[in-house]
Amino acid sequence: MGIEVVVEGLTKSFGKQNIWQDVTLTLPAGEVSVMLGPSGTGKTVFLKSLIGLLKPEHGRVLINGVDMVNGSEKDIYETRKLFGLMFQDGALFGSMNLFDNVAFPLREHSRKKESEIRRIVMERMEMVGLVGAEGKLPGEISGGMRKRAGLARALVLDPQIVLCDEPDSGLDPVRTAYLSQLLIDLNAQIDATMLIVTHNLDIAATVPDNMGMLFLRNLVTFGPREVLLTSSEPVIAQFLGGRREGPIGMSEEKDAATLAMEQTNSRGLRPDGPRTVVPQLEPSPGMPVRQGALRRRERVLGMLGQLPDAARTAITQSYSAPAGGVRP
Ligand SMILES: Nc1ncnc2c1ncn2[C@@H]1O[C@H](COP(=O)(O)OP(=O)(O)OP(=O)(O)O)[C@@H](O)[C@H]1O
Repeated sequence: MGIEVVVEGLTKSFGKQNIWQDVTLTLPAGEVSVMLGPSGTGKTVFLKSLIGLLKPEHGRVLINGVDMVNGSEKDIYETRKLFGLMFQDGALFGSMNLFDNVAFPLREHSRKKESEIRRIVMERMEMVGLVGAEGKLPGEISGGMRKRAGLARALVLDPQIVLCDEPDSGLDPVRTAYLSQLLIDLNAQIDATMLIVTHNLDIAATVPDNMGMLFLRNLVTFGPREVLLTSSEPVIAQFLGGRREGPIGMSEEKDAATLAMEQTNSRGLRPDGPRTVVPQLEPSPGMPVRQGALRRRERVLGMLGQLPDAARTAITQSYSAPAGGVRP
């Protein structure tokens, strides 16, 4: 089962540039979470801080009792082995075929025999639908295949926490839909805690159990998917609606005058009614039941009283619907 990741009061700056401050959230064990945010709000910096590659100046990241910010280098190094990382471009070695790329972490970090390495690599290649392509070089395959190879490589060391940085970037909508299903199927199979950074609204709407958003150096919110999907918070509604109107501008924040003019001009034209919450993806037929989804159901039903009305209604409806949601 995946491991809970507890983030407490995390603040990161580069020199005088503060990236975000006082970020506090918990990635529940074995659940899938998504972090949204306009470009440049520090989502990648956040992922790197979770694995201890970047050092925030304040706060803690607790994983199995190890603080990835202030812990000893030895503890951080050991804990990092629990992670599987999938970078935006797959980050494959161009001169190695897919088999060797996927086998790389096993050859570097384990003492397994080649026969065992072969078994694991082929199993992961099958998980991501790449059997038959193992002899190809990264330059000979499509972007979508490269991403899936990156995902296979992220999985070879049996990670308990999987971080995916914009797994959809450069993919067409159909490939993105397949990738969304693949992420849910993987979660069903390995029960790892997953955090996906994305701008993709379809992934945000259909994949995660939980969602958060970074904006203007703060975590706007983090919680069950229904909280964000029904939120009337202007920045969240604008982002999830993919609209120009709202506080997010081309270079992150609009000035007050532009915002006021926009609100006057658009008054009455674009009512912000409650948005519909589409059902979350379920594992494909034949896949195991997602244990994270079962745990999430208990967790979220236990916190209903603390949630806004719209989210509470959406959660109650999704768990009482005969199809979709998690079957009891
Ligand atoms: N090592 C570094 N040194 C200095 N500044 C950095 C470093 N890494 C990132 N930054 C800065 O931190 C900010 C956030 O970058 P980051 O890549 O995390 O954004 P992001 O939200 O992932 O963006 P995008 O969605 O466009 O990928 C940027 O202004 C970037 O220039």
